[in-house]
Amino acid sequence: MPAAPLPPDELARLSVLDDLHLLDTPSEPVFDRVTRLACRLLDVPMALFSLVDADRQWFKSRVGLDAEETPREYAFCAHAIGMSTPLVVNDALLDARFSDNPLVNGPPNIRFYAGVPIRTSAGLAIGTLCALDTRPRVLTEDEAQVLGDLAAILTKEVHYRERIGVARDHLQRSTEVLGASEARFRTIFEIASIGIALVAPDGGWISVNKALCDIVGYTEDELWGRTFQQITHPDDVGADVGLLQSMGRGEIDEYQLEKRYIRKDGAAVWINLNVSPKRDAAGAVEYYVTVVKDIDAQKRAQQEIAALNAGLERRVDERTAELQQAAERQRMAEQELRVREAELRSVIENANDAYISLDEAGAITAWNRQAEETFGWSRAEALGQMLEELIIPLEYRERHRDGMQRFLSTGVARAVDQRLELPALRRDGTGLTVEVRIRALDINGRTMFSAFLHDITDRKQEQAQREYESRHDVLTGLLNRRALQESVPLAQARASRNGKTVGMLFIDLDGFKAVNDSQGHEAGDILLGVIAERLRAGVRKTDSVYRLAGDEFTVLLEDMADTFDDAHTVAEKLIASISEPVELPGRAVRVRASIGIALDAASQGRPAEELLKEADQYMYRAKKAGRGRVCSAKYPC
Ligand SMILES: Nc1nc2c(ncn2[C@@H]2O[C@H](COP(=O)(O)OP(=O)(O)OP(=O)(O)O)[C@@H](O)[C@H]2O)c(=O)[nH]1
Repeated sequence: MPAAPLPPDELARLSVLDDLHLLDTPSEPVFDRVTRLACRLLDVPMALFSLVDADRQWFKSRVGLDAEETPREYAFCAHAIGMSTPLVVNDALLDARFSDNPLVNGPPNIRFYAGVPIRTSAGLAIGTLCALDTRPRVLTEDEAQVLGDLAAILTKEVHYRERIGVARDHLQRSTEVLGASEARFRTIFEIASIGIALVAPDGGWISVNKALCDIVGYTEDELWGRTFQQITHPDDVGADVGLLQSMGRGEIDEYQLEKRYIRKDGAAVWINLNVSPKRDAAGAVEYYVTVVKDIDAQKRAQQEIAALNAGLERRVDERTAELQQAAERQRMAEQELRVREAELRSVIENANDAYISLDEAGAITAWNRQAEETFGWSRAEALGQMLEELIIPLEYRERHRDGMQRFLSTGVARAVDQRLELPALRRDGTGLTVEVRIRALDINGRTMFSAFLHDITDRKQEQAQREYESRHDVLTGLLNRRALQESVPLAQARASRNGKTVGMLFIDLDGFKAVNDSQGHEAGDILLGVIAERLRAGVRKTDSVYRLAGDEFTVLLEDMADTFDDAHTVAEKLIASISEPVELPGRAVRVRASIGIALDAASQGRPAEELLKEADQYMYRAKKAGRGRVCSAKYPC
């Protein structure tokens, strides 16, 4: 008995057979009606809706047969499904394929078989509708037609079952997916770390998860009695409701918003809100799915950062402004400094004083125009030279060096910050006196000396002249009365040291007026000059001669023994000298003199005026006594 060959699409065929869920299922009227009709219309005792499984044939519907299934190897249908046309076996005993088939040779003793394959919508033959008889017979054309029509009914039902199966599979998968999705949603809803809620269109809370409760500080029960508007910060309600209304009108599909809830404890908490609608089949919003993320820490951090940034920027702005102001002040100061420097240079350059500056070593670093004029060295020649070699007299150079060194090591020196009069040298070697003011400056840790020097040579000479004139008689060049008053105490001091005596001669010419009157005043002047010279010549160098006024003279005798006799001797000698003829223009004249003497005996230190008065009195006595003589306390005339 040759086995039926397996169809080329056997695996797909078995798979679709399995998917149809017909195998091993209870009988169904829709199939049984067809097999019953087949029996009646074809007048056969057996009709089957046979399904060819992997190793059996199973009868979904059977008429006239007790067995539910038979092995595939015996199955006529196994042959029929491999054919493109119905399989008709008129007498199985005569067909080599079935003649030894147990179903032919034994119950149900099949002799006749007519089977039409039942194919799926994809053309896969899952089984047959077959009519069987225990007698050989021939299938007429009409019978074949009827069998084909009945098979078409089964085929249609199978196709219908296919669609049902596909739909069921889809449904099952959808259900599974939905179930999984629902489970996932539930899980996420409950354990999510972000808040999730279902919110009614009026804003009431339908369902909230724990995370949302934690964010707002209300329990689920407490939230049910409230709307989202009630726990939203008043400033943020408008934006949220506005967006919700836009979404309700279908203008937007979903929205995100950063806003604040007011927690149960009254504190505001920043959240990020994501709202999307759940619509019914008609498109109306059933509820809103709201996802709430707590961004309070993030927001506060942002605010703190913003505040910090604002503070930082403000400080940067302030600092920048300060720096700009400082820079402006510095620019102004530098400008001022430049102006002042220019002024200073101009002042120094045009100063009437010589300006010289020195470095620590004493080398010249500045030398103005007046310095050039005063000392004769040009600026180019002077700069870099040692000051001492240029203008300081040889004998003062060591003092200058010592002074600088002392100042550098101790900060003190006689010459610094003083107004001094010092000798100096010009380029031509001539000397001059300069008034010097020296300043020491600390410039970046190094000492710089600057000095103004003024040539006071003329002034000194004028001063000397004034001093001379104040102590001398202009006409004769002798010392005057003032000089006498200054000289007496000094002479007394010297005499006291030496154990000597000071004597004073008061000399008044005799007959001078007559010369004046006869020869004229100029002649009188000449006479006075000659007499003065004779008096000077007539005394020792240590003695001094004074003209008091008119024809009155005084001689201060120093280094004398304490006797009137010595003074008389000098006085007599002077009278003799005075009495010598004096050559005047025109003719010679002769005058004499009367002299009074006073002694500061035993170095008493008598005042000059007192001595003068006494000498004057004795001179007066000499006049009275006849002129041309000497009188004193010892020789009163
Ligand atoms: N030429 C001249 N005459 C002077 C100067 N000072 C005073 N006399 C005059 O000197 C005279 C001094 O007078 P007296 O002392 O009386 O002259 P005397 O003729 O010497 O008289 P006795 O002193 O009394 O002996 C006056 O005529 C003054 O005018 C002077 O500087 N030059």
